[in-house]
Parts: sequence; C-alpha cells; structure tokens
Amino acid sequence: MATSDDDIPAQYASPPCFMHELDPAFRAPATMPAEVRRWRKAERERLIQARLAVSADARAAMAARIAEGLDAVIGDVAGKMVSLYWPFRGEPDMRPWMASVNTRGGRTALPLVVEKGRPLVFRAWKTGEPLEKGVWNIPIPSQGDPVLPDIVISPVVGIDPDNYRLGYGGGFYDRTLAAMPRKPLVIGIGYELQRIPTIYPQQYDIPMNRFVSEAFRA
Ligand SMILES: Nc1nc2c(c(=O)[nH]1)N(C=O)[C@@H](CNc1ccc(C(=O)N[C@@H](CCC(=O)O)C(=O)O)cc1)CN2
Ligand SMILES: Nc1ncnc2c1ncn2[C@@H]1O[C@H](COP(=O)(O)OP(=O)(O)OP(=O)(O)O)[C@@H](O)[C@H]1O
Repeated sequence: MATSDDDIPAQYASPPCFMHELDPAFRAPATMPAEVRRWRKAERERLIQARLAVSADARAAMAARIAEGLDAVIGDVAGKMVSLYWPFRGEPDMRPWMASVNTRGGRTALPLVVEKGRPLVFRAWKTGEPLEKGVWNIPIPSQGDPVLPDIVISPVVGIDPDNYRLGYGGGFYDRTLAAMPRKPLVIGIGYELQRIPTIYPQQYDIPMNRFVSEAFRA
C-alpha cells in the first residue's frame, strides 16, 4: 500500500508538452520516433538497391506497362494537368508517356524543390523545353509559372497495402499534398518489388489514391 510519497513513482504534474492545456487546438509538431526513422532509412537503401539491381532493359519494359496502367486509370488526358518527375536512382522513366500526354491534349509539369522543409512547386514543362539543375542535381524547368496539377504521379521507394508511400525522406510529397488548395488525384507508381507490408505511417503521411506497377490489370 502506498502510504508515503516515497513509494509513488515520481511524476510530472503535466506531460512534458503542456501546450494543449493553454490551447486545446494545439497539436504537437510532426516528429517521427527514432526507431521508425532508422527503419525507414534502412528500408529506403534496401529498396533502392533492389531496384537498381534490375537491368535497365527490364526497367524500361516495366515502365511501358506502368504507362498502360496509367492510361487505364486516368482515361482521357485531354485538358488535364499531370505532374511527373525527372527519373533518377532507377525510378520508372515515364518521359515517353509524358510526351504522349502532350500529344493527346494534356499538359505536364515537373516538381521542384524550392527549399528543404517546404512544399514542392510544380512548373509546366514538356519535351524540348529548357531545363537547369536543381537541388540534388535533379533537372528542373528553367522558367514558367507555378501550376496546380489535376493529377500527381509520385514515384515511390516503397508502398504498403494501404497505399502509404515511402519516398526519399524529404517529406516533400506529404507537405505538398497537405498544402494544395484542391486535392489532386494522386497516383503512386513503381515496381512490384517495392511492395512492403507497412511503412509505419505517421500522422503527416498522406496515402496515394492508387498504386500502379508493371502488374497492373485494368
Ligand atoms: N525523380 C524525382 N524527382 C523528385 C522527387 C522524387 O521522389 N523523384 N521528389 C520527391 O520528393 C523531390 C526531391 N526529393 C528528394 C528528397 C530527398 C533526397 C535525398 O537525397 N535525401 C537525402 C537524405 C534525406 C534524409 O534521409 O534526411 C539522401 O538520400 O542523401 C533527394 C530528393 C522532387 N523531385
Ligand atoms: N505536412 C508536413 N508538415 C511538416 N513536416 C512534414 C510534413 N510531412 C512530412 N514532414 C516531415 O518530413 C520528414 C520526412 O518524411 P517522410 O519520411 O515521410 O519522407 P518521404 O515521404 O519518404 O519523402 P519524399 O516525399 O520527399 O520522397 C519527416 O521528418 C516529417 O516530420
């Protein structure tokens, strides 16, 4: 029986973060448990290596299947603004499909990192227009006003059964989607080998509406 203070484990009067007592609407900032952060880092490295171990020819064949899957999911692209990406580290190269969107009366855009910790900005771009080197040497459109895509195609490093995406660890897509005034259709793309049982979703992770891989069947 606890008869004296000495028997009761020491406790703080308030939890260490007491902002919610001052402002009931306050939510703790997005932080990730250290073990999840470590796990994600290791899993990213494993998945990127696994993807790079596939031959360039096999990756190109899978990208062609992904393009068919995107057409099946999206249907008519005319009048749509679709954001894609400049491929690196073995991501599916969708540049041929990007050109075909423009041929069919759609428009396309590329993301650019304005600053680490800030949302991405999308700039209209199509084959042949000038590019320059952005952060991490990723090519970005040299000019053009920001656009708001109707459809965001997001390359995944890993994807789980609830369509939560593991990316390169910058939090860019989560921040960007959270900040967009109109919710676009968000399609994660990647290879079957990138499926994982869970990404340990955190409060700020936003799931993809769809995931399209080389195994997609309409
Ligand atoms: N092709 C392509 N372009 C894209 C993205 C993408 O996923 N694919 N992005 C999608 O967001 C943005 C770039 N995001 C990136 C985020 C992090 C790193 C990176 O190299 N990060 C560090 C580690 C970061 C950390 O773990 O804290 C590294 O790997 O050394 C690269 C690009 C915009 N452009
Ligand atoms: N909406 C947000 N607001 C503030 N911080 C965020 C938001 N979304 C993510 N973050 C921060 O970004 C960091 C990286 O997130 P995460 O591991 O999910 O990146 P990722 O989805 O793999 O990367 P990327 O989208 O750049 O490919 C996390 O530490 C998280 O705190």
